[in-house]
Amino acid sequence: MGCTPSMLLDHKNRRRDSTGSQEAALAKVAPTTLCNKAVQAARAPRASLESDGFSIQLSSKKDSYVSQMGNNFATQLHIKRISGSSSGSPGARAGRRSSLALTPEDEPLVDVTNRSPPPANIPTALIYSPPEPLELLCVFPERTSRVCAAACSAVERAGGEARSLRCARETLDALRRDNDTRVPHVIVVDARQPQQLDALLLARAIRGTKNTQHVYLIAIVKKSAYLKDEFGVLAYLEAGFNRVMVETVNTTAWCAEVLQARSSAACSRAQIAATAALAAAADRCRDLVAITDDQQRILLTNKSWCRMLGWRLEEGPRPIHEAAGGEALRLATTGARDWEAPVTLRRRAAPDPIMLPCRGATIGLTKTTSHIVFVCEPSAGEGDRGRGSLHSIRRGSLDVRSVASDGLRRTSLAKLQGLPLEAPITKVISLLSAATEGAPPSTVACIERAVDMLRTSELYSPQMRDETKLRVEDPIATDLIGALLSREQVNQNLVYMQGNANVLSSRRSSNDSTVVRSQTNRTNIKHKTTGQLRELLDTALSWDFEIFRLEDLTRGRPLAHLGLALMGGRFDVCAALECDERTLLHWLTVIETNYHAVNTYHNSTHAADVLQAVAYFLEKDRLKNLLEPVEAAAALISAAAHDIDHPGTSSAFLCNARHPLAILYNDVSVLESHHAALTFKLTLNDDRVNIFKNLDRDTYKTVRHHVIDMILATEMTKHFEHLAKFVNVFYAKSSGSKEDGMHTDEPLSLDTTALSQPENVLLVKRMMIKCADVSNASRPQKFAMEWARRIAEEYFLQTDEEKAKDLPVVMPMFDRATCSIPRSQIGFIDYIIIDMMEAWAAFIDMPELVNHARSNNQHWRELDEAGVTTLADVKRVQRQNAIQAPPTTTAEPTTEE
Ligand SMILES: Nc1ncnc2c1ncn2[C@@H]1O[C@@H]2COP(=O)(O)O[C@H]2[C@H]1O
Repeated sequence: MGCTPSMLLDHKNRRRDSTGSQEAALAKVAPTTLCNKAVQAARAPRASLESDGFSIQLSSKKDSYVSQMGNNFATQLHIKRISGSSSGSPGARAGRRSSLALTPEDEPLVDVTNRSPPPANIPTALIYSPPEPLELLCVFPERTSRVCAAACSAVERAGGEARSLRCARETLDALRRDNDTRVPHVIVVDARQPQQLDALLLARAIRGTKNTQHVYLIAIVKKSAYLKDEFGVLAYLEAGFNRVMVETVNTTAWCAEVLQARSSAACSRAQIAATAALAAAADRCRDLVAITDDQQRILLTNKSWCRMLGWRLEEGPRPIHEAAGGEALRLATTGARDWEAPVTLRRRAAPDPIMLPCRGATIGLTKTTSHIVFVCEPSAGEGDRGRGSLHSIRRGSLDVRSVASDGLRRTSLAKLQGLPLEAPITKVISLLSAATEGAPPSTVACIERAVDMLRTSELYSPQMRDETKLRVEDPIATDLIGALLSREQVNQNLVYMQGNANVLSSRRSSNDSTVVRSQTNRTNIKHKTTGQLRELLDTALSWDFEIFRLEDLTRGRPLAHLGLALMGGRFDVCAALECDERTLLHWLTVIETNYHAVNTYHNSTHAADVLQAVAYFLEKDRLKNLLEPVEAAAALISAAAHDIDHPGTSSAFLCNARHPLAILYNDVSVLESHHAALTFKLTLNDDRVNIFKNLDRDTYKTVRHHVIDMILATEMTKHFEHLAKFVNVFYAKSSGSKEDGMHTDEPLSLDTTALSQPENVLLVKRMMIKCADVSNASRPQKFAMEWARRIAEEYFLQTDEEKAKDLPVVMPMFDRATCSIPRSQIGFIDYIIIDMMEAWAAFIDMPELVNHARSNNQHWRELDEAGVTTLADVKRVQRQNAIQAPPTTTAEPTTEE
């Protein structure tokens, strides 16, 4: 709602008569408060209360007790021990100043709700106002008024300036015109002739004009009228006058009057400016601030509050409980002076409330509360910067001990905040927030929406734009895309699974199944190939490379052969890693051995296929010129190993089955973490396999970092995260966005200037392995079809196993009896492949990636229309197309003495 500081002041003014001056209030309240304090201290076991008598006096000195009472008292109160006898402390000496609760721990535990509010305190430095020449404006209808003349000459005598006007219109025009430059300190209005000038109406109009809260308004009345009605002044005060004065032509009296008025006006002007400054500070801080009156009606909120809770600036005062609840609110009603407790805040845009730690204080000139201040600390996820708030949330409302230790906590927080730590997103949010200043409301709304989105921790999590439509139109695609992209699948299934005990490992592998087949101690290693294989490997860098033929020719060992040809040959990984070819072959063999040949899709042929795609991409000019040999080596290593020991079931399956890997990796990136970890485990375990053994520490660290990063990037739940980052960095919009600023279909133009930054090169590498990983859908038709058949078979096997083991079915539509393979492919290409391949194809200049994907999509549509559905149907089509590779002679990489 963001109320103005004047709302606060108005509220304060309304209460002014009941509170009286600050000094008077202090004089009244201090003795009781301090006596209570003394009694409490005397009862407190560790308080070093020594006195048998206290004098309490107003003073500007400060002592430790005073500082315990809060800054407001610090300059005004001082307790002095005046008699010498000791009451309990043998070491106490006469004349020594008593000290109560010297340390926070010594503070007695008292009921916080019994504390009286501290006096309002605007720091004096803030309300300093430089002396200015007095400005007076007289409004007298009669040109020759002697009263007016006396007032004007008094002002001149006091070194000020006076103007006189004759009617309300002239006055208001002058005020509006001079609003920013020459607002008078004092306005004197002739209220003696209501038929000529309606003084009450004019006063109201003046108060309704901008920047006039601090103007001192004097009404001049006739003595007879003044004496006639003892409550007559009330009407003037109600209308906005500060003072009602009996007419006088005595210049000396006027002089005293205008000087007092100027001082009062200057003081209130300074207070308003100070309040505005504090409100501006609140607006610029990241905490959510709200100030209420004693009835908990909100008088002021800052921008963070409005932004996070979805309040609008123009909203009027509302009860705080519309937005907030919890312990903080309860404490606020009990009159606690200063508290810290959790608050629950309701956001208009979100169904779930958020719980934040809240620091609060009640403010008032006397025991009576005038304002309650709530400062809520956004957590890392909710606000711009995390500030260790969990601790305070857990702690709940504070007792006095924790209030005291809070000082220590704040000190360390202050230190933390002094550290040069700032996430880029924080900077972005600050920049955007700054851009709302003075922007038109529609822009502000747009930016605020964007900032709200940026504040979530799930920035790149995919959200299907039209899931319902997709689900209705194509449940198979929904099933597949949902399973690939959604992390929730597991949670939902876990809920569904409750009570379903003891379901263990997947059908074909477990962590323990990892086998490091020892290579023989033969030394001279040669790579033997048949003529056919040699010929085939010569085409290893073409996009229609016959991967399934390689699978046949090598009897299911395509990775070692292709790896040796590409990594050992074309890319000279051995030189980059300073290892020999024999180690590389050992490594390839071990890696290949740890793929499960029994998997229809996730076997070493898939690894070889991804390796081949990465090698193909690396040959493109954009990457050739970008990556260092060691980076290219890391990319090829990642591709070869990226699905090692894949069990043929998804991570969601493993989580649902409570597989040891899911337990080990806490259900997070289970398979990818395992692939990366196992790659290094196998590599480092055996020197004969260790392709990294000759790397220096730093290079090894770099390669390891790249390999892990690329393997983890193949996790499909992060698909949109990686894609969005890549597109955001390397593509610029050619024109303005649509009105809602959220989603456009405009053409994007490639912008590779960002490649100069290493973190952006990382995005390229991630995108490269991702595209390679699912490149099967962008291969020529016969390959795409075979891969589709294989992955469908693997999905069906998973469903079979889930049913057999009474596990939740991750993709219920992938049932071999009913699933339409063409439709699953159409969905996969539409929702996963096309956008990604378009972005990647333009980046590396490889249009065939998109062309193949589109033509495959079309082909699947035709098959769908032709009634092709099941695996048997697809196989029949494959046979008809005679795409299955003919049986061939076999070969394998060998070692020989
Ligand atoms: N042609 C395809 N049809 C359906 N899903 C596929 C296809 N190719 C790859 N995938 C899925 O995309 C995933 C990419 O990561 P994974 O290799 O772990 O597992 C892969 C499959 O689940």
